[in-house]
Amino acid sequence: MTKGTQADVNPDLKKERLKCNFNIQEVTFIIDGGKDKTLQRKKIEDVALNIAASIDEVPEECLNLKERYDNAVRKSCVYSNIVKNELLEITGLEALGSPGLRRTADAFFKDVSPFMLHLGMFVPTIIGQCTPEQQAHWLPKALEMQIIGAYAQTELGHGTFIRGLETTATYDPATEEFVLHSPTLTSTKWWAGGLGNTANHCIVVAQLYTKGQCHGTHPFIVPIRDLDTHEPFPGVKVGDVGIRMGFNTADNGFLRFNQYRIPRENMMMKNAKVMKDGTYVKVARHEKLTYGTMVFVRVTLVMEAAFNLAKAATIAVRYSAVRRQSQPKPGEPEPQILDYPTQQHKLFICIATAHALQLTGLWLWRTFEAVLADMRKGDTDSLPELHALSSCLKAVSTSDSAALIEQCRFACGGHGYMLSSNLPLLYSFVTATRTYEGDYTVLLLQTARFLVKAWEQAESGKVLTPTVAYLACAAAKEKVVWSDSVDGMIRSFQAVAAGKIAACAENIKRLTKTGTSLEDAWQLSTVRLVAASEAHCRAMICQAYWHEVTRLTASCSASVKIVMEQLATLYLVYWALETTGDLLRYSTICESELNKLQLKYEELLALIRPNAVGLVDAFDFRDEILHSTLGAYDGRVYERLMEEALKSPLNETSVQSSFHKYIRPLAKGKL
Ligand SMILES: CCCCCCCCCCCCCCCC(=O)SCCNC(=O)CCNC(=O)[C@H](O)C(C)(C)COP(=O)(O)OP(=O)(O)OC[C@H]1O[C@@H](n2cnc3c(N)ncnc32)[C@H](O)[C@@H]1OP(=O)(O)O
Ligand SMILES: Cc1cc2nc3c(=O)[nH]c(=O)nc-3n(C[C@H](O)[C@H](O)[C@H](O)COP(=O)(O)OP(=O)(O)OC[C@H]3O[C@@H](n4cnc5c(N)ncnc54)[C@H](O)[C@@H]3O)c2cc1C
Repeated sequence: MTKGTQADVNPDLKKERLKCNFNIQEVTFIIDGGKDKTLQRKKIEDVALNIAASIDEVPEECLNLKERYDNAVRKSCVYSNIVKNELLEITGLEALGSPGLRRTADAFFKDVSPFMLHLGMFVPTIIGQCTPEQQAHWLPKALEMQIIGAYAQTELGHGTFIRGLETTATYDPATEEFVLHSPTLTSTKWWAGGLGNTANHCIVVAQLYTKGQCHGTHPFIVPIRDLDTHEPFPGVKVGDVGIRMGFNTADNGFLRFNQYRIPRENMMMKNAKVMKDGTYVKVARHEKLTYGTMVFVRVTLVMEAAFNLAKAATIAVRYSAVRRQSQPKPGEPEPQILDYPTQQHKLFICIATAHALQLTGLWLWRTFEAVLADMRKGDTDSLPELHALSSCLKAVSTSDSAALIEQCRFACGGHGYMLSSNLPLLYSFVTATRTYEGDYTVLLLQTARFLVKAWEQAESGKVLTPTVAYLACAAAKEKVVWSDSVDGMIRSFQAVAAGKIAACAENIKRLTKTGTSLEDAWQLSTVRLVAASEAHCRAMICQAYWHEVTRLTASCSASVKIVMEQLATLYLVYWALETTGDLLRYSTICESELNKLQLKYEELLALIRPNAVGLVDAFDFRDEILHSTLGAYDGRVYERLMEEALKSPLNETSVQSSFHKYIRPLAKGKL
């Protein structure tokens, strides 16, 4: 963070920091995943942020679309040089997934870099879908930025339903080439980040045809522009998809092929091959391994959700400590808005959710690494569970994060609506995460498939995988005895999830027994399946969050343990109060216990209040990364709002030309 001198800091924020009763650094270490990770992140930040190239003289949002894109490319190039020449030196390839790299990227780009998908998906797909020989060919070029790539899967007509993609890749054994073609308007590739004007290569997911037979979708590396002139190759039509709600510097593009040829070697052949004569050979043991990049990105998006929510919470909590409004007690000074319990209710759940998602995200990452290690040995048994886990966690984390970032904006009143607060841009960026890499509903339904099967296994007494093991106890179908202890609450959330899953399974069974097809019975149950999947995910987050807090604070100072446990308990109680209808249905909770729970929630808000600023300081965001007039470390909110306002092009002259052109003639009746 940019601390400046203490004298510059807003007096209310100074007092808040004196009130903080725990060691902030210890919490930072927990959030980063360990002291070594924090030190590495800080090292990366020091290297990357000590250059002026990240600073815009004119605020990004005051530039027109083309200027913004050009500026984003300029900064992307400077940033890529730093990544390539300095950051990869610090951490090696691991840097690509490091929080330091992710954070420093935000210092350069208020919106999104047109290179984001190059590092975010193009490089990971090369690592995940290429043979070692192909990796040796493509990876150094990509890391050296000699080529820039995008990931084009979605089409104008299909995003969710990958099997319905229409782009074809037909093998021609005579020339040992694939012929890429876009047979219809709806087969146009659409949305790929970096594709419109920036990328010269693209991973294209297309229906593979060889020897007259379709083998389903496969990924190909496709050169689309000349490396020197950057002109699209003949047979390639590429451009920008038009203005979007956010991501306007991300260069999302469209792409069409007209009988466009690429060498056979450009098919990514780790999981399936086409031999020179056109014979198709399946290498992978699991049908869905070509979907691997999506699983990887979904896993990373959980921590991405935590990261963005932590930024919003930092902005809103610091602002709420500086902002004073109203006079609840006559004659007394106006309170800091952070003293209003309603404001605490809006904001402390944001801090707690950022912790919950970050710690669950780190746990998911470790699970992902373990499954990957198994798969390297040829064992794909745990892939379905990972898919179910990453699908629902991606859905719920991105959805919660977007909703709570919007709540942070509401919590900042009118000033939260200023682009200079950075909350609107943050929201427009994060709300897209609910859609991309698998839509919310669609992913929850993927998890639901796994849950219904697990329920059937539980009923028949089979051994269950770890994340659904709780279903075995619930198969007895009795209401769980409510207790407001942490374990008791987690047990109740699990009972809710189990009850909902059981109801779905029963509904499907009932419908099929009366002659409805399985497919229709499934569709008729999808509203409840989504709810069951969400309940399962919530129970899992609660369990993982609490487990990680207990584990990670075991060697911490007592005060850190206390504040971390208060936040985790707040998260559980918040969700119990949000889902009282479900608890009444599936546990023995009664009205007096609900009243007790409400009191407990309000007590927790009061207990967390003195540490609120300390808790957001522990997220350790430098001002360059927050980009916020309301959230800077020093709390000079009003000064910064004024400084930013004065940078508006509308303040360059005291009278605009439109006055002379239109307003004056209108007033004089001469228009
Ligand atoms: C500084 C730089 C760094 C910055 C770092 C920032 C963060 C990083 C930024 C990235 C920024 C991204 C920007 C957006 C990039 C896109 O959006 S790329 C496009 C992503 N597109 C999607 O996600 C599409 C979503 N759709 C799907 O995934 C699939 O179509 C669906 C919905 C899973 C259905 O697939 P399907 O083949 O029809 O399969 P379906 O018949 O439903 O199921 C068959 C079986 O396969 C299983 N299955 C399905 N999928 C899988 C899977 N993936 N694995 C295993 N099993 C699976 C099912 O569970 C099912 O099993 P059973 O129940 O039969 O046992
Ligand atoms: C900012 C952004 C960046 C993106 N970047 C990329 C990229 O780099 N590369 C790329 O390939 N793609 C990219 N995408 C595309 C993205 O992956 C898709 O938009 C996403 O997967 C959703 O697919 P869709 O747009 O076809 O939505 P649809 O599938 O058409 O969804 C529309 C609605 O229908 C519902 N629906 C669809 N199917 C079902 C079903 N089976 N059951 C119930 N409901 C259903 C959905 O829940 C949703 O409410 C990007 C998208 C955005 C917004």
